[in-house]
Amino acid sequence: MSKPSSSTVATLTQGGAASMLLAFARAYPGRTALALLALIIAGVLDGLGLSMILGMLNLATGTDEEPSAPEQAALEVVAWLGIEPTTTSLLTLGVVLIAVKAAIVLLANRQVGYTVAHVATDLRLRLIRAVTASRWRYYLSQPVGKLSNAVATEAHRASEGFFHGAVMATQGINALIYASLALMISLKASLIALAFGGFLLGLLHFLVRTAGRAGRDQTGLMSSMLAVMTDQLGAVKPLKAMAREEHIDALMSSQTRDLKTALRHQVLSKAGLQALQEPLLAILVGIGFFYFLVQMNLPMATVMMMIFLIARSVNHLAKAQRSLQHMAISESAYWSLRQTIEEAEAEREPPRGHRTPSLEQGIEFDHVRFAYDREPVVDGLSFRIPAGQLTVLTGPSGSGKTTIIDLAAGLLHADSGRVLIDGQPLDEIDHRQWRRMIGYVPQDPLLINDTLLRNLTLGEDGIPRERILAAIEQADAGEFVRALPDGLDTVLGERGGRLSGGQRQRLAIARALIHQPRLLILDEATSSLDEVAESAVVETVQHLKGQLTLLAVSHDRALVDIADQVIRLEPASSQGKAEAGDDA
Ligand SMILES: Nc1ncnc2c1ncn2[C@@H]1O[C@H](COP(=O)(O)OP(=O)(O)OP(=O)(O)O)[C@@H](O)[C@H]1O
Repeated sequence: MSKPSSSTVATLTQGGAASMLLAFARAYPGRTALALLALIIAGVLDGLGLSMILGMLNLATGTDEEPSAPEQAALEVVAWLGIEPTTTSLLTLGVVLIAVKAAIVLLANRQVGYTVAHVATDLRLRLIRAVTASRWRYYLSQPVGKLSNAVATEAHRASEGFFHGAVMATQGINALIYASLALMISLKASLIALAFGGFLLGLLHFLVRTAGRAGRDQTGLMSSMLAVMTDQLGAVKPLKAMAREEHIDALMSSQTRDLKTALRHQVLSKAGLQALQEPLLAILVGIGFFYFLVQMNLPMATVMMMIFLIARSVNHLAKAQRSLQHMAISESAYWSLRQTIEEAEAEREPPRGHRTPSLEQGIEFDHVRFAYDREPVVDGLSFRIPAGQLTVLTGPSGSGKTTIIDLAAGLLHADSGRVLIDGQPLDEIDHRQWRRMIGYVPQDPLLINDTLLRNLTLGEDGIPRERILAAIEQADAGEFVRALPDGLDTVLGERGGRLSGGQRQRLAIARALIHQPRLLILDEATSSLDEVAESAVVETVQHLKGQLTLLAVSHDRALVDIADQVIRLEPASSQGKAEAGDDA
């Protein structure tokens, strides 16, 4: 996929910047209202401060003209405060009001800053929760890169959308205040000038639309590019080993090229808007001067004040337009992220079953059929995993070993036939309770660059220390853990790099045992280990035999040798006869 498909773009455009702002305002009503209120108060103070300074200028120049409406309002406020209207008092008050306005804007921006951080964090958490709570089959179908992109770049760009929305509101309020002051001085002249200014800015609106389109392209391209890139980087070893790494970008070249074009369009339209706004404003000022002075015969002092106020107002409008352009760029990221979240939420795994599980007798597959697509992976498969014993599932690649594990854990569901736990259909058993009875050890256990303790508990607080130590002993990891410089508080390094493969796998077993499972699943747990590490893990499994039910997927001869039962799977075409044999 080199470009976002037209249907994706169509769904993404339907939101629009205004709906995005509305969605943010609905999600954070208190914060939005507070920030807006602060900005309005700041705008009013700014207008009043400015009117005081204008009044002071008129006093200082000793003009005998009638004070304009804003000056009149400023003088009334001064009188209401019981202060003598002198140049000093008006200047001081004007400066104080403008300083107070600056402080209020700072506070409002602080609010906006907090909200921006909230927007990004909330969207990220919502996505992560929705994806991890989704059905397993849906999860499997999601490219990891697309999700990482959503969490990293789309959430950030969406929060930028909120930020630019807030800046747009600030600029809009400022424009309104200056426009109101101008309207109070001369209604007709101001209306004409503001309409002309608005018209000039409207001419540039095509640059906002161009930027929006480029933003949408960026959103779609980033998503597909990161999906490809994550797969590529995950499989970089063969490319390096065959000295073909320089070709890695060939697979992404069309996306990179299109992304470059999209970014160029964004930068050009941003620079274009800024560059064209300036001369248009100069034209407005020039024409305004001529019109007010020659055509409308307004006094020079009024013209100066009007030009000042209208230029300020239109300048703020121009800034608001630039914020709108930024929002148009980030808007698609927000809609794309929301779409991903809503899709994942719609795929939420429903609570299944109500019966309390037990594992005293065993797990039974009774004529199970399951297909991911059309062709079944397992078909009419029947076998039994007796409780308290070690069962090894073996068979050629693609014969369905992992699928069987997923069916036993209730992550996948049989199309027909039944999976029974102690004689009860798994569909009737509370799935979360059942999974909480399972310990799972994958082929490549994920170890994080954190302490051993956090690696074992995966951040879950409140697990008693004795239980952790017991699990470590059970997994035969006690000896090397005691030899670590800081014991449980030792930091393991990136991907547990300070540990040998066997040690890492024993820790993975300890991690699974901490929750005192009734069923321990070892999914190719020895496959990537060397001989020494492998026999260490097999020894651990040997020690665990009889303590709980063990289900291992393995081709490992040593594990097959110690199994109570070995189930040899055949490809689906010849299934129904999964061959079960006693200790091989
Ligand atoms: N998410 C999926 N979507 C579609 N097909 C899938 C999916 N996962 C697995 N398959 C297919 O189902 C079949 C069984 O896969 P499974 O991973 O269960 O086999 P396996 O015996 O564990 O293989 P291996 O030993 O290579 O890990 C394979 O043909 C595989 O291509």
